Amino acid sequence: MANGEKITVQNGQLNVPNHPIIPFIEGDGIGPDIWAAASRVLDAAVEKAYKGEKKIVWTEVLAGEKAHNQTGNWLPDETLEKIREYIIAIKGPLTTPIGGGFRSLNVALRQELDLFACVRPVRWFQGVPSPIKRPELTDMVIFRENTEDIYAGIEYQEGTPEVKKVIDFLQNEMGVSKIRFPETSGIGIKPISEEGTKRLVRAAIQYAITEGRKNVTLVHKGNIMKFTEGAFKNWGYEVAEEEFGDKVFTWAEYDRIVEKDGKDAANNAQSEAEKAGKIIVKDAIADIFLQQILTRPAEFDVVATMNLNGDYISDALAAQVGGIGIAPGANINYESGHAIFEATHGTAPKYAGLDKVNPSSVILSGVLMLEHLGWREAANLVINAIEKTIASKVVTYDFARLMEGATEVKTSEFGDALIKNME
Ligand SMILES: NC(=O)C1=CN([C@@H]2O[C@H](COP(=O)(O)OP(=O)(O)OC[C@H]3O[C@@H](n4cnc5c(N)ncnc54)[C@H](OP(=O)(O)O)[C@@H]3O)[C@@H](O)[C@H]2O)C=CC1
Ligand SMILES: O=C(O)CCC(=O)C(=O)O
Ligand SMILES: [Mg+2]
Repeated sequence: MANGEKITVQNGQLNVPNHPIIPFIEGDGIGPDIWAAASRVLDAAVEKAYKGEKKIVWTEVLAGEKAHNQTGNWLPDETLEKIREYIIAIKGPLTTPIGGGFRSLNVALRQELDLFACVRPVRWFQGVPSPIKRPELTDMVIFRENTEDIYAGIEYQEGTPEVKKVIDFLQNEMGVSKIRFPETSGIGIKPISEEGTKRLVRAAIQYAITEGRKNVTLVHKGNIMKFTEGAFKNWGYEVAEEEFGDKVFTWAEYDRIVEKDGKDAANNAQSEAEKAGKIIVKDAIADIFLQQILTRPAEFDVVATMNLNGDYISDALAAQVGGIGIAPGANINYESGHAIFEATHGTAPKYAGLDKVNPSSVILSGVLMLEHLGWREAANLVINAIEKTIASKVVTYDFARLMEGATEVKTSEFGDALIKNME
């Protein structure tokens, strides 16, 4: 690759050269609009921070419609090989058909590269319109398990010989009598494993310790799905206690103290742990959690959950801080070092090619990438520029429609404003 060098990993540590080659996927729908703005902003920040000493050497890799049009393949092997080789990549959103057609390319990338943690920080920027009264109290980081759950794609369609075989097996060999309409049911399978849970929860607790966060909440529906979501909760507490020892205090421990010495003793133990700066590892059932993040957001810090819960929680929390236009993310394998950075939102097809939508989600995903590379100076320049630009009420349509006195600008103009406001 012209003038660029490879990022490498040694003993779990990234070695980042001054001119790293970073593959990008432009994405479908609004992808080309937001990527054009984002790449200009990220390049400008790196240039300003390092005065030419460091520079990203972007290399395009294909996926989605562009790949299909050019190669006949939605996700060419070459794309996966290049991301494997260059370690770090960034992508725009990719379309997934509903109710049939090919399976999600976004999910396929995460599974193929075993990017087990989908990390989505949710914070509010001063001036961003929000439907809640105190949006500044929402400051959470979601760790969503990225390789298991119903996203494994083990599904059998109603009326097929395959689903008949599965239902026959369940009824005849497993004694299942509760499939309400067996003749017309589709069946989906939800695998949740000990290894998958523990590596995700381990990463979440490690993050909480490194970043000085106060608590980690395991979100599950374990009362109903006992051996999948309930097991996630139990394994989560196990990894916390077995691997993080006195750095954490868990609600499993709290319950043991209640049983032995009563509730006052357990409350005392928890407040002593808090005073000592230990991470409180607690859990919440998913339905009430969705209410509590709205009513008591300050009580939650790092959130560790399974794939589907994490998908829902990501968009719900994004709404609290201004919406999906400003919701970044990273898909990371903390063991191999591989990572793909991407916005939380999708391809928003009705806005494709209009130069209209908010590029902040992919720009902030780029900020996460710069931080991951250790290029904090450039990351901070982008964050400061976003704060300054929003404070001056120069925003895209999504914020303008909710703000008094805003100047609505196009995607590309918002990118220009960020570059102008970098200091
Ligand atoms: N990681 C990925 O690549 C993802 C891909 N997808 C895929 O994207 C496609 C479309 O999904 P859909 O459910 O419509 O969800 P989208 O996230 O694409 O869009 C839903 C709505 O969110 C708002 N929105 C999204 N992006 C922006 C932005 N950058 N700036 C401002 N507003 C934004 C718009 O709201 P409004 O109409 O109110 O203006 C838009 O209509 C599907 O094929 C889906 O599978 C979905 C999620 C993630
Ligand atoms: O892959 C898709 O189409 C949707 C994925 C998604 O919604 C997400 O990762 O948040
Ligand atoms: Mg989603």
